[in-house]
Amino acid sequence: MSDDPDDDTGRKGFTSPPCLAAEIAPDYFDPLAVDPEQARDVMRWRKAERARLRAERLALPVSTRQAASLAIAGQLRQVLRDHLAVAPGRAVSAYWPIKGEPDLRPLMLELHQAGFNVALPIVETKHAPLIFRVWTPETRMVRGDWNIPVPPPEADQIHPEIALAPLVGWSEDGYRLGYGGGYFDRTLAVLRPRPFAIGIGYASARLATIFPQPHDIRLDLILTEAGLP
Ligand SMILES: Nc1nc2c(c(=O)[nH]1)N(C=O)[C@@H](CNc1ccc(C(=O)N[C@@H](CCC(=O)O)C(=O)O)cc1)CN2
Ligand SMILES: Nc1ncnc2c1ncn2[C@@H]1O[C@H](COP(=O)(O)OP(=O)(O)OP(=O)(O)O)[C@@H](O)[C@H]1O
Repeated sequence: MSDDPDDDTGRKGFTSPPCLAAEIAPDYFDPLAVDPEQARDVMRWRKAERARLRAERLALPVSTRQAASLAIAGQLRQVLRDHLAVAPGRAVSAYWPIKGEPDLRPLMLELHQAGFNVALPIVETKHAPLIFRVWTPETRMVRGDWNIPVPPPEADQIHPEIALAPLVGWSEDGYRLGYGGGYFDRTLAVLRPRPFAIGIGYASARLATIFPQPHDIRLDLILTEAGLP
């Protein structure tokens, strides 16, 4: 038992009580604390916006999505070459397109052929950060969480230096709305060094704001078929 009569943790060595609430001035404003009612409102709003944006995206003609995918791949090729001085041998994570997301698979192939390590994100544990496994044109994909095709468990795991994050919605200040699992935020919160994160989506998915919450991580860049915002 601890010598402190107020300490019922049974542990030794604390110089302060485990809960510091008594030492914090009652008028202290914690900028990271969230009003739970407001957080609930934001989550409800996001749910409705995700449904609207996903339906709008699927309603885009296939030819429009294809043209946008080509334009985004062109932008990305230029960004990788001109702005990031990315050299072959470096690790880039992409994504296998689902639900009308821009299809960057031709660019994945091109990057692989140019000597990049191309990887794909995998939900190996629910509510945990994503992991990334190497993809090549020979990779025999298996079905992962949500039925998303992913490299098999024996594919090498890598740490991407650049991570493409597909988005459902985006705002000009660099925030992204995904499918609501929080996977990219959890991943960017723990990966060190943090990858250069590039959001990928359609120009029409722009929102004035996503009402950023403390867990939302701003992306380094957002690319749409219309170019840099
Ligand atoms: N093509 C592609 N691959 C990707 C992603 C992506 O956005 N696009 N991801 C990007 O992160 C990861 C998968 N993201 C997922 C996000 C949500 C759920 C999911 O089960 N969502 C629940 C709702 C969750 C909630 O509302 O709390 C559901 O729809 O039932 C699954 C996977 C990894 N691979
Ligand atoms: N770093 C984190 N640690 C723990 N939980 C987190 C973290 N980041 C996000 N979450 C949780 O994930 C949930 C969904 O977050 P959010 O609305 O930002 O999803 P999203 O960015 O649209 O999803 P995704 O990244 O999977 O596409 C939130 O309820 C949040 O609490």
